[in-house]
Amino acid sequence: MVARYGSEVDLLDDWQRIHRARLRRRTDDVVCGDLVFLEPTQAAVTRRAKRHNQLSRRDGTHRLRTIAANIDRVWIVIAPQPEVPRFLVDRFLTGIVNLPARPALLVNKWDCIDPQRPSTFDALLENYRCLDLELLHVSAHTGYGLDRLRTAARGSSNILVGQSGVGKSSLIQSLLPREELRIGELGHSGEGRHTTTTARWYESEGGAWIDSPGVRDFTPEIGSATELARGFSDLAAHAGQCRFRDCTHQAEPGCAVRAAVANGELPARRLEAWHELLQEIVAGARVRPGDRGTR
Ligand SMILES: Nc1nc2c(ncn2[C@@H]2O[C@H](COP(=O)(O)OP(=O)(O)OP(=O)(O)O)[C@@H](O)[C@H]2O)c(=O)[nH]1
Ligand SMILES: [Zn+2]
Repeated sequence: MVARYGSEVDLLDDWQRIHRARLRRRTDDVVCGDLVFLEPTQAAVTRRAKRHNQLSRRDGTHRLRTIAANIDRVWIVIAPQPEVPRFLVDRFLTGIVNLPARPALLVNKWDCIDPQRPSTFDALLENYRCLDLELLHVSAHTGYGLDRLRTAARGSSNILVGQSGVGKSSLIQSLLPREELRIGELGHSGEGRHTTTTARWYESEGGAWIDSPGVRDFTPEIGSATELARGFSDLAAHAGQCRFRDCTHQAEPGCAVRAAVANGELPARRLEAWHELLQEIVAGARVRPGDRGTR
């Protein structure tokens, strides 16, 4: 399934042709990336195949919305403008590793970055240096890094996620010049305009690309500190040495995670992000007793 427009969908067949079809009530939960069965005479979707994963987010009214399904790789797109919201990358990473899918960081608008001048943007990237995370610098405008991106993405289904205005649609447009995507201008203060309103699947010889609507925030669908720890392998690497097995790395004595922050082995921002997400899990009363630790 390529894209959804209310109760109608665009489907891609094995010959790369697009068909418009209707959803029946039983198939109302179909999203971009789903494999579906079609009743051709009525152009109706009768059933969808089982998914291997799905990426969901809470909307403004806290309802869970599934953005896309059957994703191998999630590229978190960031750019010097618009400014990256605090902990957005940490939030995405935690959600992605729990899908599970492979996360990667894609820094777009490389043409706007002066490598000679250290910036707050470099400081942000420093926070993720301890993670075994693929990081690519690209420019949709100049084409810089796009060959490396194509190679890294080959043979898999790839979704671009991130704020509005970071250039997700522009990147797919540059990767697939024959497609026609809508690109939005940035507002006066550098904010995006939410030009993409529904996820869309673009098939190419080298793999598939999914463009997704820009988000302001992202709340990962996690219910335990064990799942949280999956998104914080850098922090979890130290947690084994904490004195208490269920250490939450706040005020406990003998906390190896805080010690790692103090001696510069772990960025303080990562521990702050951990605390914010742990707080949200606790507030949602979704942590089982004895499941607060990182191990
Ligand atoms: N300088 C520069 N600008 C870029 C680059 N890529 C995208 N832009 C600009 O950034 C703005 C937003 O681009 P879009 O591709 O619409 O961003 P998006 O992330 O798809 O936004 P939404 O669809 O709203 O989520 C446009 O003005 C683009 O021209 C780049 O590599 N360099
Ligand atoms: Zn600790």
